[in-house]
Amino acid sequence: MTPSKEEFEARLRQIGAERYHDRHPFHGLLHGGDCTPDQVRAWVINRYYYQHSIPMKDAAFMSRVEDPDLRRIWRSRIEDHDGTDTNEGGIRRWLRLAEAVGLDPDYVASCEGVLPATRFAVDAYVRFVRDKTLLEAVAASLTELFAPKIHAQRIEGLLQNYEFADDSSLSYFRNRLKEAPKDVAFGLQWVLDHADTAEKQDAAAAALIFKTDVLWSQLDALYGAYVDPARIPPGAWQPGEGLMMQRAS
Ligand SMILES: O=C(O)c1cc(C(=O)O)c2c(n1)C(=O)C(=O)c1cc(C(=O)O)[nH]c1-2
Repeated sequence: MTPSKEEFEARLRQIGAERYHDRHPFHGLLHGGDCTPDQVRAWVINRYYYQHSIPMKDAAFMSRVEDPDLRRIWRSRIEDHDGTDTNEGGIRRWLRLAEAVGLDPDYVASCEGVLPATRFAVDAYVRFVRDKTLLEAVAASLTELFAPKIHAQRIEGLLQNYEFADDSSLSYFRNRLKEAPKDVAFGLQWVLDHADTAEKQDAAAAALIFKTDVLWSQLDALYGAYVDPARIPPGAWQPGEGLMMQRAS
């Protein structure tokens, strides 16, 4: 028998409770004010790679959707990140954060210095959405169910603990608090409606687990490279590179 929608939703939420990256020790350091300026910079550089790939992931998704109604709803995700005539968009906001922590935004936008494991994980997410069923692709986006909590914690923790934090540098996260709930309410309902067999529920749950792994492994890579054992892989960002002041000199 197929578990009810309520049971299935509880299963998805349990995956978040156990595996979402709010539990990762790097976030404990970041939000608690225990990251050095270079560790914050490393996070901003690597996380940019995720941000810049999200609209490509959503475009890959839309390229496979035949239903215009679904495409119309989905396209606001791309606009949220890429911007519109009246909205600067998440990517620009992220680069404002980059500047606030002393990085040259052009360096960050070049994606040079991104950790190899960040690339592998994020590229795997884009490929997953391109290649798997639409149900699995939408289910993978449902980590966003758990994101508003971590964004609120991050705004509070960064404001308390770091001088660079202010309304301008943190505007990315404030905007996501407004944008994410509509996406996730739609995505959740869509997955609950379309996962109408036990097999489809299993596939959707596996997709969500895959996505929590994508997020977790990015932070593992960051922790290993810049916190402990602080072993930076060849070609990845070295502290001192890509700073704002290097532009003027
Ligand atoms: O800061 C975070 O922890 C976090 C997590 C996630 C997520 O759960 O995938 C997203 C975001 N932020 C985010 O800002 C964002 O735009 C976003 C889009 C997506 C997605 O899978 O389509 N996830 C996330």
